[in-house]
Parts: sequence; C-alpha cells; structure tokens
Amino acid sequence: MTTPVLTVTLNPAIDQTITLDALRPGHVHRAKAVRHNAGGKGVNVASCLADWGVPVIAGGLLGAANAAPFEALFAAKGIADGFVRLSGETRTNIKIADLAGADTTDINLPGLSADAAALERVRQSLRDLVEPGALVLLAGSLPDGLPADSYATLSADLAALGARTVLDSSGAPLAAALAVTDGTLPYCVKPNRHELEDWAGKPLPGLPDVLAAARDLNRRGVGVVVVSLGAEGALFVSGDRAVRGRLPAVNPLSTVGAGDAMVAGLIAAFRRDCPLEEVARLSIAFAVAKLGQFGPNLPEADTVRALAAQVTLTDLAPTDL
Ligand SMILES: Nc1ncnc2c1ncn2[C@@H]1O[C@H](COP(=O)(O)OP(=O)(O)OP(=O)(O)O)[C@@H](O)[C@H]1O
Ligand SMILES: O=P(O)(O)OC[C@@]1(O)O[C@H](CO)[C@@H](O)[C@@H]1O
Repeated sequence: MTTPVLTVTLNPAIDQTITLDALRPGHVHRAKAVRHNAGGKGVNVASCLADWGVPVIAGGLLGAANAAPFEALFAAKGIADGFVRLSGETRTNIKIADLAGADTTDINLPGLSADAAALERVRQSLRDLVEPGALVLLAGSLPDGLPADSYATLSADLAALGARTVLDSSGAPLAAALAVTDGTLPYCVKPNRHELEDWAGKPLPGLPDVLAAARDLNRRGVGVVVVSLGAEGALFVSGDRAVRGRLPAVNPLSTVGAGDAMVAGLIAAFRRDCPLEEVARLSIAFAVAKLGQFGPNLPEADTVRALAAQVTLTDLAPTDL
C-alpha cells in the first residue's frame, strides 16, 4: 500500500530534554546534558513511521517563527510537510530526565493559540491530502482557543473522506471524540491507563478493570482499543479478542514518546491489515525500540523485528472480565 499516512498535530512542541543526575524539587541543579528536538505526538509518530520506511505526511498547526527544527527533521527523514503555518512560535516543552529515578518529568507549556479559522485551514488541508482508505492520526492536546470537540469534528470529516482515524489524546478532547453517536468514532484509540481512567470517570486498579473499560469502548464502536500500561506492556482489544503484550526494556534512555512509537507501530501494522497478535507485537517492539533512543527515532528495522519476536503475548478470554 503506497497511500501515505497523515499525522495531525494541532499543538506540536520543541522538546527540550534536560538530563540531571537526580531531580530534587527546590534545589539548584547543574544539567549533565540538554537536547532539543522537534516533537509533539503526531510529529514523533511521523518520525518513527519514516524510520520504518512508511510514506508519511506530517500536518497540523505550526508556528512560522521557529519552524526550522521541524523543517530540518522532515527534510532529513523524507516526511512531507503538510503543516499550516500560524504566526508566532511553537511552544517549547521541558522534559527532565532524572538518571537516579530513571524516569522523566514533563512540563508541557500551553503553546500558540488557535482560532476557528486555523481549524478550518486544517480541515481544508485534510480535504486536499486524504485519500480514501488512508490512515490518519489525530494526536496530542489542543491549543488554547480550539473547542474540546475539535477532534470529534476532524474525525467526522475523516469518516466522510473514507479515512481510518487513529486518535491519541486525553481529557475533554478525547471524551468528546468518543461521545459521538453518528457512526464517526475513530477506528482506533490508544489511551494510557490514566487517560482511560479519566474517560471512564473512575479508577481502574486491576487489569480486569482496564479490560472492562476497553471492551466498553470497543462495544460502542471503536474498532481497536489499545491501552498502554508503561513498563507493564499494553492491552489490545478488538471484537471478541483481547491480548496482553509485554516486553521488558533494557537500559531505557528516554521514555518521552514511547507511546508515540507504539502508535507508529499500530499504524504500521494496520497498513498491512495484520491480525491482532501482530499488531501487538509490532507496536510493543516499536515502543521498546524507541526507549533505547533519544528523540523520536527507531533503530534499524532488524532490531525492531527481533524485539517483535520476543514480545510475550497472553490471550485474555472473556472469562477474564
Ligand atoms: N519502562 C518501560 N519498560 C518496558 N516498556 C515500556 C516502558 N515504558 C513504556 N514502555 C512501552 O511503551 C508503551 C507506551 O508507554 P506508556 O504506556 O508510558 O505510553 P504513554 O503514557 O502514552 O507515553 P508517552 O507519554 O511517552 O507518550 C508501553 O505500552 C510499553 O510497551
Ligand atoms: O501536550 P501534549 O500535546 O499532550 O503532549 C506533548 C508532548 O509531551 O507529547 C510528546 C510525547 O508524547 C512530546 O513530544 C510533546 O512534548
């Protein structure tokens, strides 16, 4: 299939990753290293898909004043630039990588404001770029000024264009896109456990609780529900099937964008109409492969394939509910 994948990022970011020996709130820190990379969820997904050899267009809303790192990434990886430019600067998000805690603290800034005219320009760009049958990702937070139903609106447009929509968002924009009853629900959503809890409006402490909420979404009409569980792997639910996948990560370098790499793996598998087990293997392999890289990058394809072969899969029967 040569139809390009389109990723839509309405609130991209330049990620500034600051590496510290140990993060101690209230103390002065001397950084060990600082890195910048063009980011935002859809940009990260496009970057991983390009590494995997998938033709991809990255679109959404981008500040014209500091677009250079994005343009450099697109040129380096052969990603087509479908971004609508707004005047002003794309936000910088701060990621504090704590070597002692082996985790990352995110400080995501609000970013540019957008208005109805900006969303309309994105809608027009989708009409220009999307071919029937294309996979389109809507990902990340919404910029200030856009209504919470913006993803619901884009998802309806994409359904009318004959696209398959994958949605990775959170909070009110995710809830609004999942509340529609007109048959324009996304084909796939990938909440993490916390995002699914927000949607469900209650804690989901055990795997059976997570599975029940994912099945609920699936029954409402979302074709494939994937719940990422950090180091615990991920859950994949579609129709009467539910599969749990796990793969330990060896010496993770950065957890920023692991979820995005997982989404890239999902899309890579959907493009080939893979069965659920293969979807699980490839998306977990993408995520774990990315953990070994700084920035939204994948290692060589053979390394990813070797990881995919090592993923442990468990079939969850309906009685596991
Ligand atoms: N520490 C880890 N060890 C092994 N695998 C991990 C680890 N962290 C993440 N992963 C893998 O990455 C996938 C996505 O991670 P996670 O659930 O943290 O997504 P997320 O919250 O959307 O992340 P992000 O904020 O980076 O987008 C997990 O399902 C898992 O396969
Ligand atoms: O503020 P949002 O849009 O929810 O998330 C933005 C962000 O944290 O997501 C990516 C990691 O998934 C980063 O590149 C980026 O900084």
